[in-house]
Order: sequence, then structure tokens, then C-alpha cells
Amino acid sequence: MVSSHAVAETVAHATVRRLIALALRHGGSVALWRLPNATAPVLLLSLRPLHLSGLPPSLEPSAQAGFAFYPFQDSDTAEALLLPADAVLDLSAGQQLTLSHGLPAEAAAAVQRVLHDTTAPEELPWHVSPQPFPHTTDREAYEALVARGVAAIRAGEVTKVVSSRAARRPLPTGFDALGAFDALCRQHPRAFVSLVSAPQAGTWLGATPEILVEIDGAEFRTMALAGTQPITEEMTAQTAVWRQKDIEEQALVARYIVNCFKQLRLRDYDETGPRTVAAGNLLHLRTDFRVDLKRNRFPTLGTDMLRLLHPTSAVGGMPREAALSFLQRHEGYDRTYYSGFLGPVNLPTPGISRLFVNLRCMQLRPTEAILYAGTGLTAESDPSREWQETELKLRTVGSVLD
Ligand SMILES: C=C(O[C@@H]1C=C(C(=O)O)C=C[C@H]1O)C(=O)O
Repeated sequence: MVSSHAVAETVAHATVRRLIALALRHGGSVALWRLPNATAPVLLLSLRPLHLSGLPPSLEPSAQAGFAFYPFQDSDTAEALLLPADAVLDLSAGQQLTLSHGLPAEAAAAVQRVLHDTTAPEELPWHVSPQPFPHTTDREAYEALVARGVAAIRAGEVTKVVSSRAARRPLPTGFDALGAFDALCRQHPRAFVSLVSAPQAGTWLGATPEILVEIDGAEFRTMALAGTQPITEEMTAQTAVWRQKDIEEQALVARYIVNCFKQLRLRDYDETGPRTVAAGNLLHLRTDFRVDLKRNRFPTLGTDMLRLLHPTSAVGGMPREAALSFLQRHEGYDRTYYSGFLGPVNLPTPGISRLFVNLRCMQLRPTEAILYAGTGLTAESDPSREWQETELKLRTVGSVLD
């Protein structure tokens, strides 16, 4: 016998598939996401051409509602995207569908038809990035990159730099992106899990632990997340002991955030931590920052902080420009959307935006996935440990390819 819960899930699944098929077949874009600790995902369809602003999105309540998908650095190969919220289906209990007022009548009617359709949806035509496969870095080359980073730090060229690499893995036969999304939701209840497909970007799946900027009417939030070690029987979130290298690396990220507040002359913020948090098979050090927006009248704080923070020293380095220039010269591949940011803007209502750093993610191609991971380097970094750390980070999303 099938329980009523299972029936509801199957119905939702078929509806989600049909709606995604509708958007993809018409050259539209989709974003499916599950917020940390939420029970159900949200599906957004963009049925009109995408808005390319070049700038990080504005988070003011009057700005356009949509799903931001922003690269590490805006470029010709990775454009800053805001997927307009033409149709939004909240898959929690009520399964509420919201259609944008601006949506042409035929498109709105097509969405309604799909909702009441009962035919089984066939295979989904996910978008494939027009970019060639990135160069992948093997162990020897990655360790050489780390050694170069350490030398640059010791020479005083940078204080911290976050090196990264891409890796290719075959998709298992019968791989289903929606099934993989569900598996990530189950495995990572505290992560921001997402599946995004757009003609310009291709298709991306991830489960990130890192908030970049969250804003709702009452509060602004961000975090400094850095320092990594595997969870073992002896080393859990409760018992973790951290090396000086990790403590310093995370403190730099926290200091970077405090500096952004300083630039905006904001002094009234709460800082909690650092404390140890678990993310998949890993432990990190995290400091949470909150600003009470009732006490501080600062209507542009979300937008201003987003523009100052990205890319943070958790994914680029410090000082920012010197670290980015090092990566440009030595990393040897184009990160595109890895270590960019993503998330809903002015959704479900104006004034609520939740953006996350695009980590623990992969790009899906027809028969292969491209996985990405990086590690923050300091003067004490050991190349072979940093390689191991990227291997562990790749496993977060890599588990759905096993
Ligand atoms: C760069 C990544 O992660 C970032 C780097 C970390 C580190 O260097 O310890 C930890 C968390 C993230 O801020 C990644 O997951 O690819």
C-alpha cells in the first residue's frame, strides 16, 4: 500500500517534471531550491529572456523578484543572471503557485495546462553550457599550485588565497538530476540545496553550507565560514580541536566582514562565534553576524553588503585584488559559477532575499559532471593535505554519482 504522503510526493514530482519540461523546451530557465532546515523545495520558472545586469542584484523590496545566479567574476563566459520569477511553485503543504503579473496570457495558460496534465513527462532537456570543458587539475599540478600560493603568501604578495580545481566524473547510467536533488536534500538538511538550469550557464546542482547575505524585514545576516577538517569518530562538532592555521584563516574571513561593515559605518552588529559546525562529512569554523534592522534604519544594507562582500576572502583571498590576480594567473581554469552566489531575491515576498555561496556544486553535462572544490591557503599550508581537502569537499555532491 502507498501512504498518502508518498502519493502527494509522487504527484508533486510529476508536476515538477512537467513544469520544468515546459520551461526548458521553450528556452526558459528553472531554479529548484530547498532552504536550510526547510521541509519542502520551491520551483521557479523563467519563461521570458533573462535579465543580464552585470551587477550583483539589488535586494531592495522594490527590485525585481527572481533567482540570482552569479559567477565568481562576471565575464563573457559566465554572465550575471537573474532568473525572473514568472511562475513560482512552493512545494510545501499547500503547493501554492504564483504567476507573475507581467507574464503574457499564453504563457500563463500553458503553465495552468501543465498543472492539470496527467501524462507522464518524458526525459528533461536540461540546458548544456556552451563553454568547453574546463581544464582539470591533477594531484601533482594542484600541489604545485598550492606551493605557489604558499610562496606568494610568504613573499607578502597576498595574506590568504583560496586555490581551487575542477574534476570530471561520468554520470552513472540512468542518472536523474531531480532524483539527485532529492538525495542531496535528504543527505544535507542544513544545506542550501539547488538545481539551476539556464541557457547561458548550463545546469548546476549543489548543496552549500555558506550564507553570503540573508535579509528579511527584521534582520540582516552573513557568516564567516572557513577552516576544514573531516568528521571522524574522535573529531565531531562537539569535540573538534583546531590547528592554528585554521583559526587564523577563519579569523581573516571574519575580519574581512567586519571591514565591510566599517566601510558602511555600521557599528551596531552582533557577532557570534567562531564555533564548529558540520557540513556533510566536514567540520568548519563559523562566525555568524547579524544586524537588527529595526534598530538600524539602513534600507540598502543587503545590496551594499552584497556588493562589498562578493567574492569574499572565503573563496578568493586577501587582499582581494591581489588574491584574484594570483588566481587569474595561476589557477589555470575558468571557475564560471563555482564560488559565485545564488538564491532567491525578493521571494517569497518583497524584502526577503537569501543568497548563498555556490560551493559543493557540480555542473551537469549530458554524460559527465564537472565538480569543483577549493581550499584556503595560509603560510603553513601543506600541499598534500590541501589536495586531500579538495577530495573530501568533492564528495559532498560527488556522492550522488556513486
Ligand atoms: C572553497 C570552498 O570552501 C570554502 C573554503 C573553506 C576552507 O578553506 O577551509 C571552508 C569553507 C568554504 O568557505 C569549497 O568548498 O570549494
